[in-house]
Amino acid sequence: MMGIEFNNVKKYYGKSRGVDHLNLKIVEGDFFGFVGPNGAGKTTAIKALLNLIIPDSGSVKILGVDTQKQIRKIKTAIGYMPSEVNLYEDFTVEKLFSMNRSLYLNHENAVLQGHRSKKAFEADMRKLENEMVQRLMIDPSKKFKALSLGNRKKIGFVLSTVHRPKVLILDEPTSGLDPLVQDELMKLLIKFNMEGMTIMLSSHTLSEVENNCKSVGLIKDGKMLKHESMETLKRHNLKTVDLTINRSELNLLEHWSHQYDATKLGEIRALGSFVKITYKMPQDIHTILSSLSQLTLEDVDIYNPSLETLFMHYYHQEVSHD
Ligand SMILES: Nc1ncnc2c1ncn2[C@@H]1O[C@H](COP(=O)(O)OP(=O)(O)OP(=O)(O)O)[C@@H](O)[C@H]1O
Repeated sequence: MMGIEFNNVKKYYGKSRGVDHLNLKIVEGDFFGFVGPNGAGKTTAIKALLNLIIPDSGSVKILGVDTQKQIRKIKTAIGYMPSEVNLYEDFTVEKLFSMNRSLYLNHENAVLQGHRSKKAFEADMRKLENEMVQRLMIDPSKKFKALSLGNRKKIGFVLSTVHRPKVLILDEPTSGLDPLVQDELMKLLIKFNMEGMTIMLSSHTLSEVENNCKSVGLIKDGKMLKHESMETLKRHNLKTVDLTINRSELNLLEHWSHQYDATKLGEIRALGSFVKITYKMPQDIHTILSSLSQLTLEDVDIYNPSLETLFMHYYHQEVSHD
C-alpha cells in the first residue's frame, strides 16, 4: 500500500500558486526527503495532505484513506510536526506531554497501535517520552513560554512521535537545532523508520536528507521535478572528476569535452606546471577511466555528486529550459 499519495493536487491562494498539479506517491516504510527552494510548495502540500487547507482540486491519501474526506479514521496513525511549534505558553512541558498522551488514550487507539490495553499503550508512550527527554536533553519542568525556538521544536517532535504513528510528517524539524540535537533527532527518525514508520521529511538541509533518507523528491513551482530513490538518483547521474594534469594536456581535455559531452565546472587552478580542473561527466565509469588513461595524471578524484550538486544541476537545467 502507498503510505502517502498526492493526485493532481492544485491549490492557489487567490492568484498566488501554492501547488499546481502535484503528483507524488510515497510507499509505506519509506523515509522520504522533500526538498525544494523557498516558496516551492512544500508546506502547502503538507497542509493539504493533513486537511489543514482544502485544495482547489485533486486528492490526497494517507494509507489509502482520503484525508479530505475521512481524516478522523486515521488520525491516530498520523504524526505531524509543523515548522513552527506554538503551544499553550503557560503550561509546563510535563503538562503538555500528559495532555498529549490523554488525547490518544482509549481502548480503540490502544488496539489500533497494537497494545492489549489502554494501560499498556500509556506505558509505552511514557517509556518513549522518557527516552526522548533524555536523548534530546529536554527539561520537562520548564514552562513553554520560557523555551527557545530550538527547545520548542524538541517538544513538537516528542508530541508528534510519542504515540508511534504509522505515518510521520515533519516540516523542517531540525532548523534552529544545535548539531548534537539534530544528530540525535535524525537517529531517532532512523530507528522509527526501521520499526516500520513511513516518514516524510521536508528539509532545507540537503546533507541531512542525503545521509538519512531512502528516497528524495525535488519540488519546484508547485510540481514534482524528480522523485527517485537516493541510490538511483546518485547512480544514474553525473560523476564529478577532479583532475590534476600537466598544463600541456589541456587541449586534450578540450577535445574530450566535445567528444564526451563533459562539462567543466568552475575555473582552472594553476599549480606550477600542473593545473587542477573539475569535470562533470555523464558517462559510465569505464568510459571515464578509458578517457583518463589518455592523460598524464598527477592526481584524480572521482566521486558521486552530493545531493546539493544534483539539486543545483536540476534547478539550473529547468531554469535554462524556462
Ligand atoms: N496563506 C497564503 N496566502 C498567500 N500565498 C501563500 C500562502 N501560503 C503560501 N503561499 C504562497 O504559496 C507558495 C508556496 O508556499 P509554501 O509555504 O508552500 O512553500 P515552501 O516550499 O514550504 O517554502 P519554504 O521552503 O520557504 O518554507 C509561495 O509562493 C507562498 O507565497
